[in-house]
Amino acid sequence: MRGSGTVKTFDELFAELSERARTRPEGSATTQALADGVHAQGKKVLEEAGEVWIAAEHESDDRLAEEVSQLLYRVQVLMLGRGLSLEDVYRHL
Ligand SMILES: N=c1c2ncn([C@@H]3O[C@H](COP(=O)(O)OP(=O)(O)OP(=O)(O)O)[C@@H](O)[C@H]3O)c2ncn1[C@@H]1O[C@H](COP(=O)(O)O)[C@@H](O)[C@H]1O
Repeated sequence: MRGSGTVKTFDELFAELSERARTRPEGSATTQALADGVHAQGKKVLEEAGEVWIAAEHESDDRLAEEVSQLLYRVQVLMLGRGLSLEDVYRHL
């Protein structure tokens, strides 16, 4: 989540991003990230994972939580980029 105090769950974010994938609205970060393709999406996952690691070792709980939220976002974009559903993933948990 970016900032603003409203709480959103993992599943709610995925539903929102799925809608972005379906409608591809202009000006949406997700529309752009999906257009960038799986290679770029994978690089973002790795980049955010690195930021999570650094935050975990050196930064505040709040900064860590923010980086984790960005990682979750990037993982969801990658899932949508490859056409995976939540169920595809959850059945392995
Ligand atoms: N949760 C996110 C989210 N997290 C990260 N990002 C994107 O990722 C960018 C930051 O990633 P960068 O790789 O630029 O990160 P960075 O360079 O390390 O920058 P910072 O970490 O300093 O921000 C943000 O500017 C957004 O474009 C997100 N973009 C969208 N969402 C949510 O996704 C939903 C749909 O958003 P739209 O597609 O924009 O409508 C909304 O609920 C949004 O809140």
